[in-house]
Amino acid sequence: MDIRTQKTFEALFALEDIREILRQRLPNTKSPEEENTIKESVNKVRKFLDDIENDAGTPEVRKIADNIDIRSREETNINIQPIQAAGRLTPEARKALIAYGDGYSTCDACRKPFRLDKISSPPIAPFHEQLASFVNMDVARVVPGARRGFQAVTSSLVNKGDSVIVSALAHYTEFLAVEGAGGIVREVPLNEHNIVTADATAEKIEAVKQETGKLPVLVMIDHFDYQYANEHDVKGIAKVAHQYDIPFLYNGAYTVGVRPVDGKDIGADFVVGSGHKSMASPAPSGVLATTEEWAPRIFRTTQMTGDLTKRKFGVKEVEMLGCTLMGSTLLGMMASFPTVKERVKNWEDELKKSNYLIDGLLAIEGSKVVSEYPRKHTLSKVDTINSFDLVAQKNKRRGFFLSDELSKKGIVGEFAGATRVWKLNTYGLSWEKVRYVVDTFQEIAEKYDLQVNKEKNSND
Ligand SMILES: Cc1ncc(COP(=O)(O)O)c(C=O)c1O
Repeated sequence: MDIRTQKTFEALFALEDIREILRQRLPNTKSPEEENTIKESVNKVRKFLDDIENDAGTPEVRKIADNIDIRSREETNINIQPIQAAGRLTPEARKALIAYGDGYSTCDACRKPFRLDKISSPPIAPFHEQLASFVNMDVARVVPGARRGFQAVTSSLVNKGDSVIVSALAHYTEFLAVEGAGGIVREVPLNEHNIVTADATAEKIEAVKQETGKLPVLVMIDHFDYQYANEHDVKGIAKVAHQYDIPFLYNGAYTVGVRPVDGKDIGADFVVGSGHKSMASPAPSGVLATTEEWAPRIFRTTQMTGDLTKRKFGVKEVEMLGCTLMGSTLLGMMASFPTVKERVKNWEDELKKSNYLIDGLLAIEGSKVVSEYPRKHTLSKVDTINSFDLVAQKNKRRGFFLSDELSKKGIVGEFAGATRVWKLNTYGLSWEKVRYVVDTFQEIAEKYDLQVNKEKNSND
């Protein structure tokens, strides 16, 4: 890990030591020993910061830093890991993690009606309103991951034996959410381009009706699937669902937080997003948004009472089990939100970078893109069986050859040893880094005598 990064972490940890001392003592008291320890910690922080200033390059400092066991991640490398890219935290979220690590720290100012989305300090209530308007829906709740959003909807709408329409590329969590509610999943087949269309959805609804004598109770489709990150016709599918009076759940795990999402324009009854996948938020986090029409059903409040001691549970929402995200998970999500709101405006540029990288790979003899092309997402599946893998077969590192070559150049994140048909993601990489990645791929290709057609490189 880069020495500056090491030192920055160390400074943060030393600050935590100071906070711990402050936490331990009674208000308005100071013991000389504590003051000394605080001074020492403050000096430590100062020293780390000075070291960073001075480049911390001396062998002594380097030796200390080398012994600190902090996992080296994207801080010192270019990380093209397929699923982490848009979930990576902002510096604001990282600070919130430190400050709000205690789970119930969100609850200091929880007052009647005692519910997470009503807390105004920190500003959790307005955050919920902003989340709803961010995806152009009426009401939103934070949930522990997109999967819990699916679950809240299926558990409210699906009864035993009911059919739910999903895509043939649906994420496994959608299957589990339906299964948990006792429903049966019916998959819409893909067309020859691995896309789910509105027509295919209509045919599936008809087939289910014929077979079971009942209409499905929910249509749930991923805007971009996890396998190819192909775009599916969510707007057309929502229209078809509504023609049959079936509600439509839009799975925005790969969109909410990276590109603009307009739930009303799509015709969604429910919009689900994933905080840790696409909103620069800690795991597990996500959002479930809905319309005024559906909110009373999905966010219904408890009817239960504890009769023996006459207890009532107020406005606690059943599907949310009262409250959902607390402490640093929620505050991390909130801290990243201003950045997330702004960054969705850069989606077109993100797509240019994604296509630049894919074009750079396609310029290498034998390489293919398995996802739809041109790319409409920053996540892509590529096939290098007839390019880098031909080299790997003759190389002593075999399947690890490409990962080894990439990591020598500071590029990480692919699944080492599994780079025949594989996924990568360019989200959030600067143009400089994307160019570096393309140049590196092409340099490796040339080093091992694969042809590179430089004319194919796209202009950014
Ligand atoms: C398309 C899709 N939907 C849903 C999920 C589940 O998201 P979460 O981890 O937020 O529950 C994933 C996670 O990989 C996904 O790829």
